[in-house]
Amino acid sequence: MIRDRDFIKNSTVPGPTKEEIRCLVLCKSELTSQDIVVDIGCGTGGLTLEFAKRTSKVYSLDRNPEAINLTSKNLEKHGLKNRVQLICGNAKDEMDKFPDFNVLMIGGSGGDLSFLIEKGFSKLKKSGRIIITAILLETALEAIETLKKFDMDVEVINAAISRGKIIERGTMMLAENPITIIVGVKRN
Ligand SMILES: C[S@@+](CC[C@H](N)C(=O)[O-])C[C@H]1O[C@@H](n2cnc3c(N)ncnc32)[C@H](O)[C@@H]1O
Repeated sequence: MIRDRDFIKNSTVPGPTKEEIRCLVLCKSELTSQDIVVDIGCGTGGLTLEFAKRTSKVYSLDRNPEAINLTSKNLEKHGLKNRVQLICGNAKDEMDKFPDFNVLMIGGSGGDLSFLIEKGFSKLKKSGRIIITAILLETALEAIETLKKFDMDVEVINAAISRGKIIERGTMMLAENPITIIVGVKRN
């Protein structure tokens, strides 16, 4: 797992997804080295890089050119550039251009979540997964309801991570924002 501190960051681009959340997303993605992954809203590249370390073809998309630039720098830094195709654009206009995939990661949707899940489902291979990370409860609910409409197996995890800070008197736990991870698995 890449440490948070090993990503190049930029104050105008969100991410990287925190290390512990990346662990959970990877675990739930059940990736194999043959899988094709689409990462919508790549931000700093936190999840894109983790996917690229474990499979050979990742398509990563963001509507913010700065995010594409930053993800590109992080891929270069970690020697993963040749496994990832970066696309700058709005996901709703780009979904049709991807080949069928095994994992669709949605880390940002700009109000188009249901539409992106619907499009994603039509391109998802059998036993494929759609994974959504949500900060807002409303996003999590929309994700759950939409995945259910497609008769997917739905799993929901809420992760409230605290990290210990060693201070003189002991260890103080500092909380990160809780994140909900929603996973839909396409039935065979
Ligand atoms: C929270 S960040 C994702 C962080 C990323 N997973 C990481 O680990 O670095 C969400 C990203 O989604 C992008 N985004 C939001 N809506 C989008 C859309 N409709 N199409 C493409 N990108 C979008 C934003 O520009 C932002 O960079």
